[in-house]
Amino acid sequence: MPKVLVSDPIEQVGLDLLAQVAQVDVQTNLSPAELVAIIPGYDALMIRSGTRVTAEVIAAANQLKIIGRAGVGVDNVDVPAATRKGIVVVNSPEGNTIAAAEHTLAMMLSLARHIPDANVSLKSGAWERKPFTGVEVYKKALGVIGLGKIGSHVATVARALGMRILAYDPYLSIERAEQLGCRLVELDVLFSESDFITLHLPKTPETQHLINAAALAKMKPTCRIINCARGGIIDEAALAAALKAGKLGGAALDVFETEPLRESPLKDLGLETILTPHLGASTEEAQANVAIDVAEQIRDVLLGLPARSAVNIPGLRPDVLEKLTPYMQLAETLGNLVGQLAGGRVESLEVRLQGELATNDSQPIVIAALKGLLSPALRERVNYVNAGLEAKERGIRVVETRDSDERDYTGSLQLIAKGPLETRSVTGALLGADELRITSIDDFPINVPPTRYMLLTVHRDMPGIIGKIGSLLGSFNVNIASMQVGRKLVRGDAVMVLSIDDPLPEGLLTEITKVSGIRDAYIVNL
Ligand SMILES: NC(=O)C1=CN([C@@H]2O[C@H](COP(=O)(O)OP(=O)(O)OC[C@H]3O[C@@H](n4cnc5c(N)ncnc54)[C@H](O)[C@@H]3O)[C@@H](O)[C@H]2O)C=CC1
Ligand SMILES: O=C(O)C(=O)COP(=O)(O)O
Repeated sequence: MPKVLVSDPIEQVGLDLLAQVAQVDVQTNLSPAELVAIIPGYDALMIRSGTRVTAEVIAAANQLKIIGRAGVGVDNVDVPAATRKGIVVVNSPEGNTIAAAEHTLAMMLSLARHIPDANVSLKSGAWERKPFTGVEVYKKALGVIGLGKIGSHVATVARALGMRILAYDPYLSIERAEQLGCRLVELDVLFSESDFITLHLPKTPETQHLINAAALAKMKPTCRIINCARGGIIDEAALAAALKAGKLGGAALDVFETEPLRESPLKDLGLETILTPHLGASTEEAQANVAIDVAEQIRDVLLGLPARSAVNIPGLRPDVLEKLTPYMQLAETLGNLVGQLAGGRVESLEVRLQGELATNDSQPIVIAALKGLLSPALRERVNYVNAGLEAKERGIRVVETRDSDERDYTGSLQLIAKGPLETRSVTGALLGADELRITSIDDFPINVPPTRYMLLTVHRDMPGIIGKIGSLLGSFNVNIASMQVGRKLVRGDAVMVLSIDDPLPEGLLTEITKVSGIRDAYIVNL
């Protein structure tokens, strides 16, 4: 059974799902050194924001296939290092959207009405009202930085509260912003016109300290800022200084440059700050959503299936993925076959998508074909994550052609591998929903299902040759499961494809090539 390490608190429902296919070990609060020490034994790692998956952890993870982030942000994972090692990183892009948006809105209203401090005051025995006089959000301007999933839900609810929304998101179309009832503006306009500012963008090298002293200086002295995205997008020292100097109205922070937050000048401020310990995703609903979403993906990857929300391989909608999965299996099998026929020295791979395949997103098909092509050389080191990178590093050029005409099959795929000396090609299609068929080899028409062990010959089409091969295999005690011959011309060249039950014994291939009329023979293991 594969082993999954769960190193942050994850809802039981996700652990139960994983336990059906894997041994699940929950070990939270591991130190970085402890994680490096135990990771070599694991096939999968499931985390939240509490675990830092550094390059060092990834270097030690010699068995790891997948890192599952039960949440959105993967800034605690060294994704480039995982990609280089062929480890798929998945997250749950939507499971906690509502939770994070509602926490943001709660923070905004709490800031406006001083609810946390009023609560503490009352419970300590006082009945004070004047110090807790607040402001209304109605008719105020809310600046949303990052109008993605969380930002747009915040904007929608805030509009219902009667707020005007200014938004800054350089990757968003004006139409989408308009649909959401937001005015897209430049960052400086957002800084200077907003009464509240809320952050909903990822932390990247570009967004690090986006809110620094200079940005804070452009804001209204009454402006209140909310960060439920990531620590480090705000320069905390600059923020604390601005608040202390009365140059800013307030701040509500759920995330911090270093978590857990220990010593910080932010803790010494009064009414104007509200701090929560990274609670944005902490609702019962969100935790169940993300645990199930990520556990399902870990299970699928451990079973050899693609993941639906991988951050380091092309993402696909679940309905598209369902349709493409059999074609990806076909592409991988054909890639493997053509790679073995070409003998490894492939300089370019042409991927011809025909029929319904030509109208689909081709990237997963190309990646699956490259994975298959490289697998004879790289074995399990190559996967959907690193196949593109590995092919590029080997100088394999990929050419894609499309032909939407349907021929004998609804969709078919041809791979043409060019090497320095020769060009080999294979074609395949699906029979029904998911049965794979090899429909031609080097343009010789055949129709065979791929099997684990195959023997291929190129020979002259002449009487007796098939019988000779049959008896030769018999004399080596090799059982033939099926056999087919494809030819273009009577008595011209032909290919013979044999499915055999066991690996070919040593020496048999040499004997086969000695048979008169045989030009070439190949053992193919799929
Ligand atoms: N506090 C918490 O517990 C939680 C925090 N988060 C964090 O919230 C943030 C947003 O999450 P989602 O809305 O799900 O992500 P998303 O990917 O749907 O949206 C992010 C948006 O930010 C925009 N963006 C990227 N770079 C930008 C830049 N330089 N300036 C302005 N906009 C930029 C993107 O175009 C995108 O529209 C992430 O950082 C995520 O990690 C998410 C869930 C819970
Ligand atoms: O999903 C995210 O990006 C979050 O920040 C949630 O973090 P958590 O899983 O609660 O540690």
